[in-house]
Amino acid sequence: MNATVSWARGPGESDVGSSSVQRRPVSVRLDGVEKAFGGNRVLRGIDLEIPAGQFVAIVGKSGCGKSTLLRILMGLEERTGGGITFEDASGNAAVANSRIVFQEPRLLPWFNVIDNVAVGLKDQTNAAEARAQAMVALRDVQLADKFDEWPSRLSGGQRQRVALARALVSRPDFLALDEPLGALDALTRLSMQQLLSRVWREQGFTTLLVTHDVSEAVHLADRVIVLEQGRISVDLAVDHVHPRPHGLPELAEVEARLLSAILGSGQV
Ligand SMILES: Nc1ncnc2c1ncn2[C@@H]1O[C@H](COP(=O)(O)OP(=O)(O)OP(=O)(O)O)[C@@H](O)[C@H]1O
Repeated sequence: MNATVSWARGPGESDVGSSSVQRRPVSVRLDGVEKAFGGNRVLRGIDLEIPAGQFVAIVGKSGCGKSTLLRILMGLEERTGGGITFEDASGNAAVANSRIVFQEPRLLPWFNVIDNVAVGLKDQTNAAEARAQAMVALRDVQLADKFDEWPSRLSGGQRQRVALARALVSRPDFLALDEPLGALDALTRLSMQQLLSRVWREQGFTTLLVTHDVSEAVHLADRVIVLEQGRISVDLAVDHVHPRPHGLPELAEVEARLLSAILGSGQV
């Protein structure tokens, strides 16, 4: 287990980044981003602008490069071409406080819940302040009552809420989510979607979610992007107020259009 990656800093991320620091809205711009693994050209020129505070979901067939794109944005993978810029509200290049949540919670088994969350403020504040802020983040994910529990005694959904709290504790400007609900059962997944949506609405960070679940993408995101053969083949706005109850006919229609685009007709 490589636990350190879960709180890896993004490109140019601030050293300060604690919740005492005001969150600044950041937009993200990708210009012709390319990635090849040897002869395998996974990303073939990705141009994308994500306005500050927007929730964008990326979907596409398995192996189309979704996680690679997210990892490049987080500085966990080198790109082979193109550029990435985080910008502040005035359009100036910004230093973003970026965090990522993976499918596996990657908790440290020798730390209890609150210390696993406080790790998200590693080297940024003293231990007492880190624990105080960790408690706030645990309240955000409705897990404050488990603050002194061991990870091994939590359910899968609770562990993933700890991972989310660890990402949120530093009040990120940009949150990358790589299938964070992918390993959860269907009902837990639905309640975690509601929780993610609420936290995003309350805190306003810019979000990029990779998911296999088109329904989840449509439920959560302002905008859904389909990756296909290394390029963005569909870029679709989901104009519906949040929060979004499950089963809305308008969203089911958007979902069907996206599925048909992914599965082959290319029509949206
Ligand atoms: N470290 C690596 N070395 C070589 N090839 C890699 C590496 N990481 C990813 N790839 C390749 O890049 C392509 C895209 O992988 P990636 O994990 O980004 O796809 P994905 O769309 O996230 O897939 P999935 O939906 O199955 O998780 C795949 O062909 C994969 O084999």
